[in-house]
Amino acid sequence: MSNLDLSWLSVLSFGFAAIAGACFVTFAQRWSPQTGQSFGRLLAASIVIAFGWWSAVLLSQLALSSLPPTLGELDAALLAVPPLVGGIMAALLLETSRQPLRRVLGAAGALTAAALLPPASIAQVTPFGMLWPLLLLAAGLVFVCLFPALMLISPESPSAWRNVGALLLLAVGILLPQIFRLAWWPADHGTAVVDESAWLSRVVVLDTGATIALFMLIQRLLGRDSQLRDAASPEAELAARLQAASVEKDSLVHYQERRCEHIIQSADVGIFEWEIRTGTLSLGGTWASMLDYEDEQATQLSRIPDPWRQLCHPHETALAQRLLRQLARGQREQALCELRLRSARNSWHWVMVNARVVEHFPDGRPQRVLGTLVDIDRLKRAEYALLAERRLFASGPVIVLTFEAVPPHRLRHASSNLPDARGYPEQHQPLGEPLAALFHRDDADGLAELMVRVVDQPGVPVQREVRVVRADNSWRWYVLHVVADRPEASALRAYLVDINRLKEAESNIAAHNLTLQGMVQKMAATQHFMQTLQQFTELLQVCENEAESRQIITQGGPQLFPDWSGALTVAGVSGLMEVIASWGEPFTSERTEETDCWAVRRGHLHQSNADSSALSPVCGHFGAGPTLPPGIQHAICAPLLKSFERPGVLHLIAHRKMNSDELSAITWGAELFADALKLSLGNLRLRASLREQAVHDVMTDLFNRRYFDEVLHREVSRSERTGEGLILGIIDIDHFKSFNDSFGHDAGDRVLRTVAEQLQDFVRAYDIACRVGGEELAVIMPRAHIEEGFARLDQLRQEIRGHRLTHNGVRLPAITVSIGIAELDGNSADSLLRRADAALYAAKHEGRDRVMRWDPSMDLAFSSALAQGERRPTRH
Ligand SMILES: Nc1nc2c(ncn2[C@@H]2O[C@H](COP(=O)(O)OP(=O)(O)OP(=O)(O)O)[C@@H](O)[C@H]2O)c(=O)[nH]1
Repeated sequence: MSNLDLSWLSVLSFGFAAIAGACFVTFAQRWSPQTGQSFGRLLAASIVIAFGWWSAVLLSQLALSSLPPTLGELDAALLAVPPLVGGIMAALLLETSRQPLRRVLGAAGALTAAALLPPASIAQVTPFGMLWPLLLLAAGLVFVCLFPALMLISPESPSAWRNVGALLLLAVGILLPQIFRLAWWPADHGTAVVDESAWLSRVVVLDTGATIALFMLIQRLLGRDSQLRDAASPEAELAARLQAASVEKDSLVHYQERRCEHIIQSADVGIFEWEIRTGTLSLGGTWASMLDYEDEQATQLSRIPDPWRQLCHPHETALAQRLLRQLARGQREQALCELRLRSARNSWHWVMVNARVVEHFPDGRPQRVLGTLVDIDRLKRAEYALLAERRLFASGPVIVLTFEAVPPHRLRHASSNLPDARGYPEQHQPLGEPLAALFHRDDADGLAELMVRVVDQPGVPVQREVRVVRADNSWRWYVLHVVADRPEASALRAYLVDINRLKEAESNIAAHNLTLQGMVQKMAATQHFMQTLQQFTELLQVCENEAESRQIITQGGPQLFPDWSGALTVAGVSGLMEVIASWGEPFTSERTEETDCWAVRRGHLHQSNADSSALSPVCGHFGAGPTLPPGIQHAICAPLLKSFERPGVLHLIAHRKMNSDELSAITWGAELFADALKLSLGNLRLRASLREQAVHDVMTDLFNRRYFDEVLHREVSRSERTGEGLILGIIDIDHFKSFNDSFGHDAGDRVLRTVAEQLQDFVRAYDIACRVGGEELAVIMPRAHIEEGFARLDQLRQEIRGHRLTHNGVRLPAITVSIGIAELDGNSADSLLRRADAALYAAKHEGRDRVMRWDPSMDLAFSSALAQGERRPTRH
């Protein structure tokens, strides 16, 4: 129903109402002449009836119209109130006042109210105007009822029967048009305007129909109803055509609606229609089945105030509401978005919403929005799956490549993780570049041969390890898998699988293996060194003398230190360090000062190198310079200090530059070898010292009596074996007791040591001087004859006699000795000794201070002396 129709109906309603009121009044007046005493009153009543009727109809119609709101609902209500109140007051004034002037004023007020009400009613139409038009409609009905009420309460009213008659007449006037409308008025007139307010439309139609029916009833009463019912009349024909056109239009609309519905159903599209003014949202199409809602659930959802908030995923609710708000404010004509809606199974379903403003108010503001909901759930999930796969590839260890099958195998496509693998920005894809440009030069060389194999064997992947060069010229290891999908393919497909960590692990394992091997070799070398050292140590332990140990050291050094030259220096009697053994290249002087060696000074191993610093100075025995002699790279000095009375040093030098491991192994070995040498040399010296102590007389440092006995027998045997001569002389200090007695025991000792020294100086290299008793000395003179021996011993006697001693400031008397001498002449050692004793006895007996040579005559006297105890058997 258009506004134009409503306007005409409104005018007609007003006119009909006015005429009906006038007829009613005329009829009532004719029926009961006493009723209408005042023409003005009757006129006012007619106007009031007409006004109420008209306003009710008009406001109903306006409530259903699409006029946009111009004022707020409260303002509109206030605008509507004054004319209503004015009308009511005017009517009351008419009824209550009998003065003509007041009635005229009341009539004027009623007319003014009637004139003011239409614009006020129009103004109050708002998007929420369903309530106020209803109120105004009720107000209009009050006006309709006002007249009978006035009739009842007026003191001038007719009898009750007349009033009842008037009410019945009014009721008939209202009911008849309804009956007429049901029989004649187009049934669907106005019902299609707004479905949800159809009951109101019916009221409008009812009222409008009632107006028209009343008009027609009046026309009939006036005898003019045949004009309306005449079908052959031009108006009737026009009405019939209009009716046909309306039916055809309705049919077309119905067809279009069915068509649209079919399209929507077959396209699986949900639709919604949003009445912006009222906020009404109508959902249709397949949206419910799309979201698995039952019809009943769908209907319930359609009725809730804000279904978007209920249905939308929380992430997209704000977006949906913002777009709808922008549509409602006219900030955009169309909105397109993807969002998730809650399905009946409480899962989320992706839909694409396309909403467009399809109707505007006359002032251009959006009035109605039509939208579609397209199911994109499967599409969206596929998109997410694809995206996930792309992300997997983008961050994964596999790079996908496609390149031309023919050289130079230019790249056609590469997965997005290639730039990152090469250390380039994301957008740096080397498309169009030869495949070989990706790889290390050494790996790129074999690509041509690889590609030939790939092309020859379609479907068979060929692989090899390659290094992908990065932006900073470093590289990472990958396995390149290349395959031709089909014979004579124009492009080849390849995968690069990152194996860098694997390579690193392999490298680490190889390094560890090398380290392990090194350790094993080191242990083997150490074990070999220890075994060799143990063998040499054992040999050194059993060396009889230093000469033997020197030989062992000279031979063992090169075996223990193959790449090194060495020397063993020991402090000699002079205090200088003397080389006692060496091997390899000589590198130190035969004699050096102890203080030349830093090892001796510091008391522990000292090492210096060709590039020695201040913390490892070069020892002085290498020369005066601050550096090692040319060619020597390393020098090690290991001291032999502890438990070895004389300082000794093991020196090692190397001409080859060695690493720290080798040097630490050598220093460790040098210390061990130095310890072994220290023990060995110490033992040797200890043994020599013990042996010396065993055969020597402590006081005189001559061989002792035990040794004398051994040597005498040995020399006798040797002389017998060789036939060489052997002389034995026994020397006894004369009156030795008197030295003790006169000058003390110390003086006696002094005299004894002096004679022993003179004897030691006297003897030849192969003579053996011994102390055989208290003050008795002996000298064994191998390879000597008796005359020679006699002469030499007599010379000794004279030297002793000529040597004067001073003891404690006292000059001692001259020392004289008596010497008996005998020659071996086939007799035994005991016999030789006895003869020498006999000769000594004879010398004593002859007056002392002389040398006597044995002759057989001496034996008797000696035997006699022994028998008488004059001669003690010191050697027996
Ligand atoms: N001071 C000292 N006296 C010794 C040592 N050994 C022996 N005597 C002493 O040497 C003296 C030897 O005296 P005798 O055997 O009587 O002979 P003598 O006095 O040398 O007289 P003749 O041999 O007859 O000339 C004894 O008094 C011993 O005590 C010794 O090692 N030191």
